Amino acid sequence: MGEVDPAFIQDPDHRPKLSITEVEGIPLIDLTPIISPDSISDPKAIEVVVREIGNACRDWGFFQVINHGVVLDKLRKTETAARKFFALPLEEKRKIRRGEKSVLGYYDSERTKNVRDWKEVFDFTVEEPTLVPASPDPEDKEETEWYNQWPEHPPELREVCEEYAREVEKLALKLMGLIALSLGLPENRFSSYFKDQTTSIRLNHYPACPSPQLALGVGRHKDGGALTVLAQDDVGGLEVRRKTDGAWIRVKPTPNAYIINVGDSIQVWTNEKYQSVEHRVMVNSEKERFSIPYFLNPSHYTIIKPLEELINEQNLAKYRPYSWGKFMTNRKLSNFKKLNVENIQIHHFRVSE
Ligand SMILES: O=C(O)CCC(=O)C(=O)O
Ligand SMILES: [Fe+2]
Repeated sequence: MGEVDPAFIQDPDHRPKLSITEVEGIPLIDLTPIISPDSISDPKAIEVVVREIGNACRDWGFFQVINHGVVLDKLRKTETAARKFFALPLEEKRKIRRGEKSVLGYYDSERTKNVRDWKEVFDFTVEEPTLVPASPDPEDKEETEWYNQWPEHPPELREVCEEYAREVEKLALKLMGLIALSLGLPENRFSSYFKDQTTSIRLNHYPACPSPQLALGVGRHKDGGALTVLAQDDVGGLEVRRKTDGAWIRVKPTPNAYIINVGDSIQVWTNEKYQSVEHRVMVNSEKERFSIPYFLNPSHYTIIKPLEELINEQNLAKYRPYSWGKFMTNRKLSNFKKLNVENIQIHHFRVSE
């Protein structure tokens, strides 16, 4: 990527401010009482963590966790292999380029809201193959399978990624349990949705950009799935829309922490008690940046709708049920068409008040 091509230039309203104020923004939650094998689980300490998570989901839709139990050596190995992969010549990376038929692998021309992102990515799914609908058409009942495309170099990429995925999965499912508890529901309330999960992991590389005031690494968006567990390096650039005033708040890198955010599916399940929040990534004229989001996603046949236990006469369901698989394939395929319309969003299923 050289000088900034017009395809990358954000509308003036959405351009980032380079003078950022780094506030101690999103909550930092210590998971020691949940994870630590030697602390005999102290119900009081667990209750405190559950309350902190509930408050963070309600007030921010974002939080960071430390002492989360993920073996960090597995993350480091994945980061190292990712750097090696992105350093390869473009022709080499494009051998496993994602396309309309094979939606996983390498990609360097993703758009968010029709503006190109200043990044290149490598996507893989955690369950292989991943069972998905063959098309976004609601009438089409056919299913298909997604397979990963692994590069020849670096040869260890596949193994380190697969191990890392199994490691983060434990944290992601644990967090779903804590979120269920914070809603007054049984810890396993969400478990059945992840039986044939469509979870994926993305390796993100944001090269240094000559015009960081014009472009974004990822334009403003919300994550569509259940929960995102994000590892970022020490460069920084992620910004989160603060719910209280709509200001963009930089998420300061915290060593060894994960950033967690609520996805659209949780917004619908909780009937908006917990809302997914817009975020975006700023780029930097000097430093490249790497990040690794783990997108915990339900099985494709999950019908997403407000949980029965959380709705009543005073709090009617705010969403009509929709199929996760159809929603996801619709999003994936819109990447291959230069659409002048917004891609599918949960507000399309919102019941008007
Ligand atoms: O790189 C980051 O910090 C966040 C990336 C992100 O929001 C995404 O890939 O959905
Ligand atoms: Fe995101």
